Amino acid sequence: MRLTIKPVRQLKGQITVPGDKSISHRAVMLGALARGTTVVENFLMGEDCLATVNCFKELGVHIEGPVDGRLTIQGAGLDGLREPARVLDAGNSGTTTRLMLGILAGQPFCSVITGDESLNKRPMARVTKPLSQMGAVFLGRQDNNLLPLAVRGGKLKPIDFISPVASAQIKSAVLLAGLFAHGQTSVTEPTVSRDHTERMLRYFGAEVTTSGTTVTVQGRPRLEGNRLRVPGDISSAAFFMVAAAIIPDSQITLEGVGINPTRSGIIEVLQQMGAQVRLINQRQYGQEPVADIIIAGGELRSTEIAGAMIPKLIDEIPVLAVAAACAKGTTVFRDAGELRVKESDRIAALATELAKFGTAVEELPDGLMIHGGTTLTGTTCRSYGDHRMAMAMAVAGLAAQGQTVIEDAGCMAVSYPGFVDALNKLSVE
Ligand SMILES: O=C(O)C1=C[C@@H](OP(=O)(O)O)[C@@H](O)[C@H](O)C1
Ligand SMILES: C=C(OP(=O)(O)O)C(=O)O
Repeated sequence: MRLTIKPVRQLKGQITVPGDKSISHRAVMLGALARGTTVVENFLMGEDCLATVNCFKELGVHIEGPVDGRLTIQGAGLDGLREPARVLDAGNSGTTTRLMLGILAGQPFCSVITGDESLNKRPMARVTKPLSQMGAVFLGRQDNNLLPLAVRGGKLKPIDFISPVASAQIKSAVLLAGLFAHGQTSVTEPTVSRDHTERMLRYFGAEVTTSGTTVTVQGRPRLEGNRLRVPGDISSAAFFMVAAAIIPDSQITLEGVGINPTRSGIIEVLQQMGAQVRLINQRQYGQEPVADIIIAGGELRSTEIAGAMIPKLIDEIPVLAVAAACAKGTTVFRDAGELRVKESDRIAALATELAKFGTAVEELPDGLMIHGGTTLTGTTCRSYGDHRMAMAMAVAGLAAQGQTVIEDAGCMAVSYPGFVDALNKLSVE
């Protein structure tokens, strides 16, 4: 699918962004491992989360929906998953794969998991290594680094794992495997990554403690089915936050967005850059904080984004790079080497595509230097099959002079199937 974007005069109005992708994945996983029924509202109907649902159906879990964001899971209990008859298909989803590998590591049976062309190039040794130390056996290319991977699990022992990367997928894979081991499993990260797994484990009744950058889970918990409402995804809200920030005289409200402090770095960064961001109606959905976000544009100025801030906005960097292209001065992103192993090499992809809009960009090994403030020129750009690139380039097109075409934009459905409708609703031509 090719998406054509015309510049807009303003963004105005109010929308609700779809459910959070990270939290939707975890809701299915913990619902499947709990006893009793779990009902999830505002489940993300994106392709990634549907892949997780299908994997659990293959593992014998009875799941109804999602219909209009409502998903009902009849939990199988910690020991109730069944050996799958077919290869599990994680599609484009790194989260599905890495978290599933943690769960499969705990199962006394054999399973095989694979993904699409992009996912089958992404590194998995970061989880198969610690999970092997716990006792799981893997078979896969490049010393168990690449999908497809075969897993023979069961009889896990707890570990204290020190992760070289601040990654919620690594942390979650080890913590989920830790559910199947007797005793305490801990993960220590260099800086804190998103903590949705910890929060949801507690919500389902597990014992999880956090001390600094170390998280510990007590094995063999009694997980009880629960009801939960998934907050709106701040990573989806991000596209409209930046769009409103870069298009003069815009003001929009995004309702019911998750503002978990391990995820909400974009709010702080856009404020630093000069955008007006206000949170109202702060409330809780289960263990997760939520607010309505009001954002208005202004003259944006450059900033530096590095260190412990990076994991708090890792998926928002493509669209923040667009904000940087529209901001006066040079914005630097550092310590973001992880972007090279996402759905595409997002550092290389951003450098190439922003240059097509006329922005001067320097590619760094672990980030980007963006010389912003010149007017963008509409162009034809590629998505690299990466949903976040497609939507970030659409936002750049809104602020550009002339028309922008995004090739291969269908991948937006991975995390935000209704993106174009939401954009049309907010656009004032
Ligand atoms: O745990 C999660 O739900 C996610 C963690 C992040 O990946 P890493 O753990 O690889 O940083 C993020 O990029 C991804 O979109 C979702
Ligand atoms: C990196 C992402 O997802 P995943 O790792 O789950 O494919 C993302 O959504 O930007």
